[in-house]
Amino acid sequence: MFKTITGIEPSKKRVIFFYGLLSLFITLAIFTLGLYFYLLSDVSDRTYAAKKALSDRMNGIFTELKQAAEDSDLSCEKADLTRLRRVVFYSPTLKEIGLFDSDFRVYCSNLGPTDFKIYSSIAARITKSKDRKTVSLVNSNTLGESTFFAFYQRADGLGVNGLAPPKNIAISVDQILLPDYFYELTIGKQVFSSNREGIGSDVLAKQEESLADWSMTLVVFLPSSLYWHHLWSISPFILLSWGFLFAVFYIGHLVLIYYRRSLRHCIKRAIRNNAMEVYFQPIVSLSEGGFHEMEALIRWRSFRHGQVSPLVIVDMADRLGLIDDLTWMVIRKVGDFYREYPEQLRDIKISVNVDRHSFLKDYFAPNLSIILGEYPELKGRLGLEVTETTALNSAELPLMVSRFEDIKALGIGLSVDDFGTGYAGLDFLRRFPYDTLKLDQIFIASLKDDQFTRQILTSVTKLAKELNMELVAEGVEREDQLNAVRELGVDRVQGYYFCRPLPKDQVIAWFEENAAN
Ligand SMILES: Nc1nc2c(ncn2[C@@H]2O[C@@H]3COP(=O)(O)O[C@H]4[C@@H](O)[C@H](n5cnc6c(=O)[nH]c(N)nc65)O[C@@H]4COP(=O)(O)O[C@H]3[C@H]2O)c(=O)[nH]1
Repeated sequence: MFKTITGIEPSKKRVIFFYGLLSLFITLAIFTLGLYFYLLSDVSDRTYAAKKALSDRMNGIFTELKQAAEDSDLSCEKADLTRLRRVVFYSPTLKEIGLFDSDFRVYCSNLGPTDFKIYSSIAARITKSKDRKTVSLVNSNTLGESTFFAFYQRADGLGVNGLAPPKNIAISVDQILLPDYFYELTIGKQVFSSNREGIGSDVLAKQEESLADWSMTLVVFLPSSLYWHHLWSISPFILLSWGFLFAVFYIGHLVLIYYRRSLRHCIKRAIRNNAMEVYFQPIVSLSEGGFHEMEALIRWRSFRHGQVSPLVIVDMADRLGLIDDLTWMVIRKVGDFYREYPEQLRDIKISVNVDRHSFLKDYFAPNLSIILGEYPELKGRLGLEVTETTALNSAELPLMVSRFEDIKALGIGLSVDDFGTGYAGLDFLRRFPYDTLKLDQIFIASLKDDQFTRQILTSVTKLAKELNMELVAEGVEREDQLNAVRELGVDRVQGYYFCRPLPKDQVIAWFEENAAN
């Protein structure tokens, strides 16, 4: 099967090209978008982590300042200097610390007594702030370069300021964001720490976080060079995934084709699409020398599987849960046949095969009645041949009798098919006599030569007469079999000897030809 599928070169090339392109497109879409969203989420997470680290560092600084303020007074004695020096010595961040009074005059630092005024703008910010805390970026008196300052003032006016190189503050941000992302950290409008000059490519996205308590803003940039760098580094995975996805698509394609071409799927589709045919085999009456009955038999030639045996169709339909759909299809086709040849089929009864278990279903008789409504031509002419593939249990037996009564009430004849080889029990015949008994062809084949078979069929013939049932001998192929059947007293005969099952137009032609003879 695979050989035939893959053997068609041009379509195989097209399929490979199509799935190759599709899998490439999907792989690229997944990886490029996936990487983009991954980096977006990463930059967002790391910006948030950097903000948190920065916030922790600022809280640490203010805890130190607060402690120093608690321990200080307005003097700048040796003990005071020692205390301030100790704070600086143990501080992870601060390089210098000073004390100021309620006039914002710095009177003491860890370097010794001093005297200068804090900028009035900073003093105003301290006063206005919620906890009398603020930060600033100004030139240091001692260092002379842009320096980070933190200020804290007690309620009684004594304040502490700490000084640190901006790098010391930004180190926690560096640890989290570098070397992948570029960032800019500002206090108010002043840039405090930045490496954005080094981006050197387009910015794919940026993330902003603000630390309102400290008037700080952290902006993190995702450079497109980082994106391309990552994309390049995962290119082996992209290639592998492309190959894998292509294999999945291609194998899936083969499996799908295999399934679509499988008998099971074709039968399902044919039943659903009403795409099967029905052949008809006449049943001849020996005494009258004519024919008034036919059996409808399913026929189906699959494009891929050739002629499929009716037994295989029925078995598969049963397993697919479509056996009733098959029955409705055949009955409707019989109805169409009557409609097409109303004259020729005026006196002809046609029987359709139905598995006995279908009768047990609640909906069977009501559905049948609906179809009879659709096809009034079937009334009084449709017969059902009950194929007895399984035995009935004691609970099913009375139910079946009542179902049969419902069917008979619709004017439908019932015959038991393959009598002698199926499960048609004598008990059931006693409770519910069928209209017709069809003797299985296996008996007819050995009737002439086998004494035992003859004895059985003689008894069955007697039983049928006593129960007022018609008898049909199936599978009569030769004249000697016909004579043996006639000797037995069976009047109606079906078999290749007279006619094989034929399509509708041919069976009509056969009728016309044989009626003329
Ligand atoms: N060797 C030989 N065979 C003869 C002769 N005369 C008739 N036959 C074959 O014997 C079978 C008679 O049908 P069946 O016993 O109901 O047996 C049927 C019936 O049980 C089932 N079947 C056929 N069509 C349907 C259907 O529409 N629905 C259901 N449920 N079963 C069906 O498939 C079985 C086989 O059907 P077919 O292959 O059409 O086989 C038919 C028919 O072609 C003969 O002289 N010699």
